[in-house]
This record gives sequence, structure tokens and C-alpha cells, in this order.
Amino acid sequence: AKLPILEFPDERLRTKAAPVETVDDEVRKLVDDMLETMYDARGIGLAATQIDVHRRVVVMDVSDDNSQPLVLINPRYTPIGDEKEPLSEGCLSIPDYYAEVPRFLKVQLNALDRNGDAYELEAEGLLAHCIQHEYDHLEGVLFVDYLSPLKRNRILKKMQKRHKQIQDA
Ligand SMILES: O=C(O)C[C@@H](Cc1ccccc1)C(=O)SCC(=O)c1ccccc1
Ligand SMILES: [Zn+2]
Repeated sequence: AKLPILEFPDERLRTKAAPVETVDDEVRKLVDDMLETMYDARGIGLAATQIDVHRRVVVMDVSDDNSQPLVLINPRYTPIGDEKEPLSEGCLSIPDYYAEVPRFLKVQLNALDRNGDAYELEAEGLLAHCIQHEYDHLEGVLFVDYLSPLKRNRILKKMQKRHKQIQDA
């Protein structure tokens, strides 16, 4: 099922997600709902935090034909080297805003897949960027937190206006 995505500055986005104890059918249903929600929203990643489920589950698909879904349960990453590069990021919880966020160039990802089996992979470029962006969501961190207070307030004002229009509509 398609699930509603929380939008900044909703405080629930600041919740720290809890580790998944057992990868059971309930977790697999959550993963399937998250993939459906992500593809429908034209995203390349989605963290459970964004659909108000505070468990450490992330889905991603950086392929251009939505053919490579990746499931990250209890993900951890380790930077490879300390080089960072800025990349323009979007966020499904901050629609229509993009900002350059410096992230590690290369990371090693460790996570459980949808069967609860552990895997690891080395990621760089957009995939590495997305892993760091989604991991932040599980920690209650949004990309606006890396911007200057001036820029962050400008986005906050615009989002509050947008939410007011939706209320008044
Ligand atoms: O809010 C999310 O977690 C999804 C977010 C993931 C992400 C995109 C770009 C860089 C890092 C993380 C999105 O998918 S936003 C969608 C979008 O604007 C976009 C899609 C492909 C490349 C760049 C941006
Ligand atoms: Zn995001």
C-alpha cells in the first residue's frame, strides 16, 4: 500500500529509529509498502522514519528503470577514505528543494536483506550519497540540518506556507 510521507518540519521526522529484532513477514510487508511508496513518489530512497514507522528499515533503487530495489535493515556504513564531495540532494520529506550536501565519496555498507541475511557492499557516487542520506533519516537528521540557518529558515517558511495552503484548501 502507498503510505503518506511526513513532511518537514514535522517533529516525528526527528525520531530515532529502533533496530529490527527479527526480520519476519511483518517487516517484509513494511518493505514492500515502502518500495511501492518510494516508486510512486519518484524517489531513489525511502527510510521508514519518513512514513512514521520508527524502525531501522530503508529501501533504495538508484537504477534508472526501477529494476534494482535494495533493502537495508539495521544498516551501518563505514567511510572508505575521508574524502567528501558535495552532491545536489532532494528529499521526499522536503519536496521541491535541492541543496548541495557534502558526503563521503565511498562507503562500505553492512545491512540485513529482506530474508534477514547479512550482506555488505562497497558504494560510491549517488549510491553512497543515498546511503548516508537514508541513514541520517533513521537518526532523525534531515539535509536541511547541514545548511546555514538562513537557508534552513527560508525552506521552513516556504514549507509552513505550503502546509497552511493545504489546510485552507
Ligand atoms: O527523501 C529521501 O530519502 C529520498 C531522496 C533520496 C536522495 C536523493 C538524492 C540524493 C540523496 C538521497 C530522493 O530520492 S529525492 C528524489 C530526487 O529528487 C532525486 C532523485 C534522483 C537523484 C537526485 C534526486
Ligand atoms: Zn530524505
